[in-house]
Amino acid sequence: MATAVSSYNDIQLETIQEVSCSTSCSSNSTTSSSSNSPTSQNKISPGYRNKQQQLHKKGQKIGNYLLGKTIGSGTSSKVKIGTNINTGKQYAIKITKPKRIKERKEIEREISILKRLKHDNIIQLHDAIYEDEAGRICLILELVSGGELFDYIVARGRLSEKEGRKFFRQMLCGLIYCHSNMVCHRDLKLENLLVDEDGNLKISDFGYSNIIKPGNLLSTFCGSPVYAPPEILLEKRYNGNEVDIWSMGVILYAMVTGQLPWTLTDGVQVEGMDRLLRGEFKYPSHVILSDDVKDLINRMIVAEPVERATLDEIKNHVWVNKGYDMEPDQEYNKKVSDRLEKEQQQLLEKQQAQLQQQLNSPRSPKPLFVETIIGNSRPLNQSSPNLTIPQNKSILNINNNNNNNNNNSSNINQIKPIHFNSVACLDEKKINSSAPTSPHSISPQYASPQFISPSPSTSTTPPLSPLSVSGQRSPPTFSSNTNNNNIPNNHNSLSSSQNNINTSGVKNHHSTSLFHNIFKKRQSISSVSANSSPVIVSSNSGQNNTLNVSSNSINVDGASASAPQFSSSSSKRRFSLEDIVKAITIRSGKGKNPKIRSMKGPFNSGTTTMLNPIQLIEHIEENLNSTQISYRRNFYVFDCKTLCPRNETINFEIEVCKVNGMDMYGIKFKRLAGDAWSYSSSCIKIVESLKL
Ligand SMILES: Nc1ncnc2c1ncn2[C@@H]1O[C@H](COP(=O)(O)OP(=O)(O)OP(=O)(O)O)[C@@H](O)[C@H]1O
Repeated sequence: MATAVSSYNDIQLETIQEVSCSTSCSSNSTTSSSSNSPTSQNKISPGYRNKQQQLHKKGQKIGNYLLGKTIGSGTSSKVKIGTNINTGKQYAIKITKPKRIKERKEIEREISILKRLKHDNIIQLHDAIYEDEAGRICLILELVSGGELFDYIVARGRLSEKEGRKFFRQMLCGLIYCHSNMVCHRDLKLENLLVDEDGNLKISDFGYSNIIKPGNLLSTFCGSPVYAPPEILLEKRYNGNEVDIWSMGVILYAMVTGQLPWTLTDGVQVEGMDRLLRGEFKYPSHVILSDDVKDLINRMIVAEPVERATLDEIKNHVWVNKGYDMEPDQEYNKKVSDRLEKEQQQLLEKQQAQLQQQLNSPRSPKPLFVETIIGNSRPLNQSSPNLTIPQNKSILNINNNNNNNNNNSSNINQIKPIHFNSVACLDEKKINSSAPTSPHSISPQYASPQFISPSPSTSTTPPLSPLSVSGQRSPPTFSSNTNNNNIPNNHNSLSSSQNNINTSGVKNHHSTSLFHNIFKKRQSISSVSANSSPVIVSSNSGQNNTLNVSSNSINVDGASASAPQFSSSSSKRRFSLEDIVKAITIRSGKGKNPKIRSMKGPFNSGTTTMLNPIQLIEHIEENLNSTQISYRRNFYVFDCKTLCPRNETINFEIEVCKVNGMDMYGIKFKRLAGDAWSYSSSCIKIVESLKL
């Protein structure tokens, strides 16, 4: 059984035994404390249960998650949006079907490693599921809505140094945290850096990550050749940290130039491999870069691993800190500690208000130890420099059900102390401080509000399956000093309203800036019906036009105003399956014309237009019809497929959306599957032919 990690700095290796799920766990193997509740399960009607089983069989449901559209795929997995049927909250569900024990072990290692990482710049694992019948293993991950950093760069051609610095600092923070927790990633590349809707970077895909044991070198070939250092390509034994530094150098190069330091032929072979092995590369002449950024890249892309810059050197580098007051990890620590302090303050204020209410109520018993919480040494709204609730301080909880008994001695029995670990409370907003609980019931911090048991006697915490994550994590320990390794981030996941699956624009990795000369705006295009139904169009290439478009495809967040809004805070409400299916249907654009998505982000002159959406859709259709690209349109989203030179299928979306804050429309691209750089070339061609 997977054992809980005692603290986020605990680097002991956990062992996860092979699990053979029994039938009972396979049909409902989700073990998240936030997603399962025996009590609520018991209330499910037979009809509801049948429907769930049917969905299960059809593969549209895994555990307690209703599967939606595919948002990405890798060599070994498919990633879909999953809606928790109890909470309505959405996640990214990475589904893998390991065929060999080795693959299974790799996934288990990914789960094990992700479990111990908790950082704003690292994808958060919420839970894991074994699906016995289908042999699938699913990772329930926080949903990152902005797409890959790759899409972002493709859309802009390249990033300015300032913007690149922001992302680089965030990547660096995540990596400093990983390495200090003895985890090396080994597959850092633009496709594995996701961007959330606030433009923050998250390192994802820990499928090749491993634990660094001092003195032990690694030997497995990992990652993509064009991001891999010579020692990996030469199959030498290597130190995982140094591998990550090389990959960061390649990523920084790609961010600021819009291309890779070495060209890939056929998407896999590196052209000029000998130069790569020597660490030799050139900067494109058309891109003007500062000496500082070049110096940093030159310090990271160094053939000899021991001569490569260390993380310390990188975080102190002048380019990294230009325009910032603090080094990246210091800034991160400060941000987290400010956030925790703010949350603590809010919690205290809430408790104070509740107590005040109790005191003012004539029917309530007088709390005995109010001072324990309120104290008399300082006002509540003034937090101490350290976290203000001393560890293990008893905080009283007043039992509202008491009668008018003001007798202190008799009330003592009715007053239940909650032993707060200050951080445990601060780290999780969801704690219901008014709910009576036992000193042991610290686990609610990892439960959704509705599953925090109202009292110890009615606790219905479900048993955890072997791979359960969320129910088992020990409360993080936190010290307010600046050691980032001790500082966990907030446990927040994206709320359901934050599901903008960002698509993006286009750009060629080899090209000079391809967008800058595309200014001509098309003026008049005949309009088409706004209510066009989804269409499948065959390309004139004659290639197979049967597209496997996910039934729940398209607008995740483009719901009309009338679409049901899921909210994890609606703790009392249990969503019916029908509610969820309806919401997804509306969001997917089926049955009702959805609202066009308004997006900020990577637009430029080549991907925006004064055409109205209907004209733009028609214009895109006209253009796609004259290419080798097969597509299927569902309202504003084109699900496209084409073959790259290696005959590999590339699957991507083009979405018509409104440019946030402007009276303009634009197109966004998102890669769904296939080689990233071939996808990039296809996008370039589309943008060139659209001439927006
Ligand atoms: N949490 C997430 N939120 C949103 N999208 C995600 C998330 N995780 C993965 N994706 C999307 O799915 C794609 C594939 O995921 P991932 O890289 O983890 O799969 P993989 O099979 O390990 O890939 P690889 O081919 O690199 O081994 C990502 O590139 C990304 O676009």
